[in-house]
Amino acid sequence: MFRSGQFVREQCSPVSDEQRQPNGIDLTLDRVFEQIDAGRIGCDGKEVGDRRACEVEELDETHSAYYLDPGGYIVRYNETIRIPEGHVGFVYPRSTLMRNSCMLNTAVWDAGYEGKGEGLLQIHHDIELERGARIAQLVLAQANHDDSYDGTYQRENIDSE
Ligand SMILES: O=c1ccn([C@H]2C[C@H](O)[C@@H](COP(=O)(O)OP(=O)(O)OP(=O)(O)O)O2)c(=O)[nH]1
Repeated sequence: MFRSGQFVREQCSPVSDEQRQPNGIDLTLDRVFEQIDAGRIGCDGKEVGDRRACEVEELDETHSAYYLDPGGYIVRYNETIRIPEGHVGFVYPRSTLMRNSCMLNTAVWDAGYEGKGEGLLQIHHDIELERGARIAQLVLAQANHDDSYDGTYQRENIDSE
C-alpha cells in the first residue's frame, strides 16, 4: 500500500505546504552537476566520477535560474529524505518536466536510507530551472525487507555540508 502525502511529509524536511501532494511530496531542486570524469562499477566496488557544479545564470534583472542545454545532468534535491523501516521509496519526475521534453531517471530508495539524494536529469530540449523549484515527487510504499540500508550513500550531502 502506498502511504498518504501527509505520511511522506513527516519523513522529509524541509517541506512547505505547497510541496504536499495527495500521494507524496514534491522534491525541489537544490543543485545541478555535470559529470566530467568516468565512474566505475566493478565486481569489487564502485566509484562515482568527478563532477562540476553548474552555475545559476542571471536571466534578467528579476530572476536567475539554471539554463540547461540538452545533455545528462546530476541533480541534488533540497530535502533530507528518510525512508522508514517497513517502506520503500520511489521518485517520479514532475509531469511538467516530461511535458517539456525532459526526464528524471531514478532508482530504488531503500528502507533505512537518510540523505539528500540525487537523480539523473535528461534534457532533450533547453529548459530553465530555478533553484528551489519543484521537479519530482517522492512516494512511499509499505514493503517487507531484509536488513536496512547501510551503504556508502547513507547520510549523503548532510554530513558533508
Ligand atoms: O534515484 C535515487 C534512488 C536512490 N537514491 C538513494 C537512496 C538509496 O537507498 C541509495 C542507494 O541506492 P542503491 O542501493 O541503488 O545504490 P548502490 O549503487 O547499490 O549503492 P550501495 O552499494 O551503497 O547500496 O541512494 C537516490 O539518491 N536517488
